[in-house]
Amino acid sequence: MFAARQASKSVFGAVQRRTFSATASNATKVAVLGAAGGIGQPLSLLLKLNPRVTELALYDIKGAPGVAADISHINTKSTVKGYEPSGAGIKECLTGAEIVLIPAGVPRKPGMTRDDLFNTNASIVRDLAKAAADACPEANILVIANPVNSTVPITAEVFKSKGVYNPKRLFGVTTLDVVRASRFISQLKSTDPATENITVVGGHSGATIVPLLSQAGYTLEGAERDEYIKRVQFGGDEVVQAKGGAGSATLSMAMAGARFAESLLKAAQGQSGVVEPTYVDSPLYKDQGVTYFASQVELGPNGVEKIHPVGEMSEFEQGLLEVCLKDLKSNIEKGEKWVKENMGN
Ligand SMILES: NC(=O)c1ccc[n+]([C@@H]2O[C@H](COP(=O)([O-])OP(=O)(O)OC[C@H]3O[C@@H](n4cnc5c(N)ncnc54)[C@H](O)[C@@H]3O)[C@@H](O)[C@H]2O)c1
Ligand SMILES: O=C(O)C[C@H](O)C(=O)O
Repeated sequence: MFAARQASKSVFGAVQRRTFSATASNATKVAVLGAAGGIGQPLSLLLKLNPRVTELALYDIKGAPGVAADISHINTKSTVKGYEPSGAGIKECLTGAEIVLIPAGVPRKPGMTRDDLFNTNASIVRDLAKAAADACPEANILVIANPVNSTVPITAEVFKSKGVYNPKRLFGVTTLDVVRASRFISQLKSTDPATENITVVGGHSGATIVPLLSQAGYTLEGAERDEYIKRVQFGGDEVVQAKGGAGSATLSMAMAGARFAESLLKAAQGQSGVVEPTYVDSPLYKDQGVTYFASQVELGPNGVEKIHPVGEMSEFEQGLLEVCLKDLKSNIEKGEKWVKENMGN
């Protein structure tokens, strides 16, 4: 299912400009923190199906050993182990990990913004980042927990405080925005969604999510354009409403997280030209005080290989970007301020 292919797209639709013969022979440990949750379980399942993963380490404050036992019966070669705070705990889970995915944290309920999760999730992400900085400082850290615009800067500050920050190894996972933007345009234009790959830049909440349809050669006008933009920017709310208090997107997010992890693994195992949009420590708008930004990023064996500029935009998209940058700056500053005042021991 996830075997290396000589095609221009991965099974998840990530762009690969050139493909070399990647192998699945490297030993690769992947850790999932929050593995018993709504995202954590299907994400762990998809990682178990990925032949590039040789060891799967699943951690949660509760339930991870059960999830691990269940997944371990799947007839693929990787080993699976579940970890709880007691026993071997998070240190053993993280030691030797090449990729650490963090979906731990509370999800939204109807009426909440992602920023409303800040008070609970900031400390969860801070503590998990501390554990990762101690146990696997060179791992690629993939932050899924919301609000991503703030939890990524929090993670960076924790790594900086321990003297092990490597901006090339920290990623806010914004893949779901690209998945949605691609699916929604395919519905409007009656195209094959697998062939769509809409660039989405900015951050991961409301107005900070900026789809660049013009780069894919599409022009929408009037109400159709406004509805499309709203759907991409507030696609998460659509799921939150539909689940009626039982959480937010989990299954589509698991697919998006697995796609991003797969892209990183391909790049780590020697495939060149793997490009994914992701929220990283970025020079693109630093002069405006926006220190993290999602754009197309080429991945390599060292994580971030090259941050692509945003590129050509329509005047309308330029307007969206201006609003995005303002919101993003305050989300980043909020995370940095909070973690500096609440670093703890
Ligand atoms: N980046 C994105 O595109 C995206 C998409 C969907 C959801 N999310 C976010 O992902 C997060 C998780 O969503 P979910 O639906 O899986 O929630 P969930 O409540 O179903 O699962 C969260 C899991 O985290 C665990 N957990 C809590 N604190 C922990 C800790 N300190 N250490 C380890 N595990 C801990 C819980 O026990 C639970 O199993 C939310 O913050 C949500 O907003 C992000
Ligand atoms: O909407 C949410 O709160 C979850 C996630 O960020 C999403 O985009 O689905």
